Amino acid sequence: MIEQAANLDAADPLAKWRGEFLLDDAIAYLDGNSLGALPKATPDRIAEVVRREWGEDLISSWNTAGWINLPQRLGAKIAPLVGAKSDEVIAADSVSVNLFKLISAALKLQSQNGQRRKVVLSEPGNFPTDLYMIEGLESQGLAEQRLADRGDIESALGDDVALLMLTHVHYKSGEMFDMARLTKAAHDAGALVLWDLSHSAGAVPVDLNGAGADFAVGCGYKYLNGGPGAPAFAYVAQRHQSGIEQPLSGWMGHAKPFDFTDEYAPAPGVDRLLCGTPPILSMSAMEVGVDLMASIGIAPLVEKSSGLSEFTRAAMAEHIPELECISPADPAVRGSQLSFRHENAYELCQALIARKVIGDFRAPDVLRVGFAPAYVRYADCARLVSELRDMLDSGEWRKAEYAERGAVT
Ligand SMILES: Cc1ncc(COP(=O)(O)O)c(C=O)c1O
Ligand SMILES: Nc1c(O)cccc1C(=O)C[C@H](N)C(=O)O
Repeated sequence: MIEQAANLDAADPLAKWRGEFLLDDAIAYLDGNSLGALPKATPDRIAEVVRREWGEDLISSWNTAGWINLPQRLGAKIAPLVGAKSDEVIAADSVSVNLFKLISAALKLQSQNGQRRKVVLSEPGNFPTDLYMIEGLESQGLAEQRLADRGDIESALGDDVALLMLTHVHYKSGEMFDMARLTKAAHDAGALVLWDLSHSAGAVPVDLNGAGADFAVGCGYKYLNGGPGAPAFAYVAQRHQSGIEQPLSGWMGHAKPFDFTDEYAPAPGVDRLLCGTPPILSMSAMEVGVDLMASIGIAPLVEKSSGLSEFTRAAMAEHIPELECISPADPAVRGSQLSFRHENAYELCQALIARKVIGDFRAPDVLRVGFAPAYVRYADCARLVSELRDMLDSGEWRKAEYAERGAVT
């Protein structure tokens, strides 16, 4: 296994890109699906934005450094990674806030079309914030939440469903929905569709336009390497852009923010999703990460991601059969991650971290590892397997210190 990993790394066309990240060689970083690694160019770029653009050029940088267009510029760079047109994506706020805006917009669009539908359909066990945002709108009397298990989603698409809202790659299991099939099923039932691409963008094939998707959101701090708390992105299909209304009608989403008028008039296009002033430092950091992913190109990223996860799945099955893999065996329906169930998953995860193999734990019993294709090596995956085997055999994970809870992971 170790030798096979070395051969795969030697033949890997993406191997050189790891050097673009500030990653200690001794670390096997398998958590880029939660927080992406730091691109080497980011600290200098941030220093330049702070020292020169802010420090020297001050307020003129809104124009001279292009700060005012940064949300659109970033959106246009993210668009090819998710199969969208450059004017369909914008960087803004967090995933949670963008979900709120787009669920509301979808419900409003349905009512403008004379529909009384209020149901937002999702699945139980979706990432919590996605469900919490529906609940929040429900408590305002604006939405009605309905949850259906994966296999029942199509039959739950009744004539009261306004919006189907799903996470494309499940954060815990790594299962990937068939976007095109479910989007079509929703449309056939008169519903709109909103996809959460947090665990997809930059790692798996996404074709929003090809699938006919209406809306999408995604995360900037995972595979896009934008840094902790990086802004999220939002997508609105061109055909909906002039018709949607979103409730966070802040001045940056106004057609003419610098006219300072009393009445709100939405900007044309996806710009109307903006609310307040964009966080320029965070967006500048994110631009470095997105540029890096764009330079590598989505096709090689996807290919490497599936190579890494398949190598790891096979090696785990062979060497660690006692950990049950809950991610799909078929790479075509799996995201860039693998999850394993074990009653002591928490302790195993902590013990691995002590050995500089970084994955994460998801309650109640899941050890999760992610494969950020831009910098993960096959050797990192082989190390995960050999360290796990070693600590399971030695019982090292039973040390009391690994059972202490409380850390954010
Ligand atoms: C699927 C999914 N949606 C939403 C979020 C939350 O995004 P944010 O913290 O930007 O609101 C996450 C992770 O944090 C996630 O994994
Ligand atoms: N955003 C996070 C954070 O601030 C702390 C710890 C984890 C996160 C995450 O992003 C979790 C991630 N969405 C997940 O899939 O579990």
